[in-house]
Amino acid sequence: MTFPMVILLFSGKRKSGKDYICGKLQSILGNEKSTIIRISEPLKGIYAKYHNLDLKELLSDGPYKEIYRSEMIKWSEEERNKNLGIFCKAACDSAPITQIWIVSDIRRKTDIEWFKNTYGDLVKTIKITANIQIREKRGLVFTEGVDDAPSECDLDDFNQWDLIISNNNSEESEEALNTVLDFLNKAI
Ligand SMILES: Nc1ncnc2c1ncn2[C@@H]1O[C@H](COP(=O)(O)OP(=O)(O)OP(=O)(O)O)[C@@H](O)[C@H]1O
Repeated sequence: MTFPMVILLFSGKRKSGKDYICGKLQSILGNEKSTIIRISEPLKGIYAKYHNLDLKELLSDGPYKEIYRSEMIKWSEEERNKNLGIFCKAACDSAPITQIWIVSDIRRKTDIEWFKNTYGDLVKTIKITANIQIREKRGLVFTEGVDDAPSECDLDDFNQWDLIISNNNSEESEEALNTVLDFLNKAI
């Protein structure tokens, strides 16, 4: 195999549960069949090196990444303006080829464009939604420069999703995972 058979691009607002859903999906599919790709990994890797930061903490779901999020967004914006696919390409180049790639942090139209231009019809887009009250319970605190930035809002008016799934609670996440698995069965 030189390419995966399906590439699922997951998008959603902060604390909608992208990591949660993608993690569950990957553990159902298993390591041989699937790989999680995070565009933010090469982004954070390069940023951490530049600024001498702890990459492990930056990649975790804790408070550390929130301290740097706003600055990191600004910096990544500049890098992206120089080369639109820079982080998508770096993430894919270092990913093992498995049947299914699960990209867990799609944030922009240009990310989707890069994947579609590079991999064509293998690419399927999935939006995860959750109510603001639930996202706040999960730790979201509205932050200027983050929640009103293109990294959060660029896909607000994108309406060509292959699937839209809701993740407000465990019943919904179970249902969402079944929907994605059905979709995958049809796509492969
Ligand atoms: N269906 C669910 N049931 C229980 N907990 C959940 C559910 N979905 C998400 N969570 C929890 O909510 C928190 C935020 O979820 P997660 O990190 O997956 O969001 P995210 O969309 O990846 O956020 P960010 O954009 O900030 O990285 C995590 O602690 C996660 O475990």
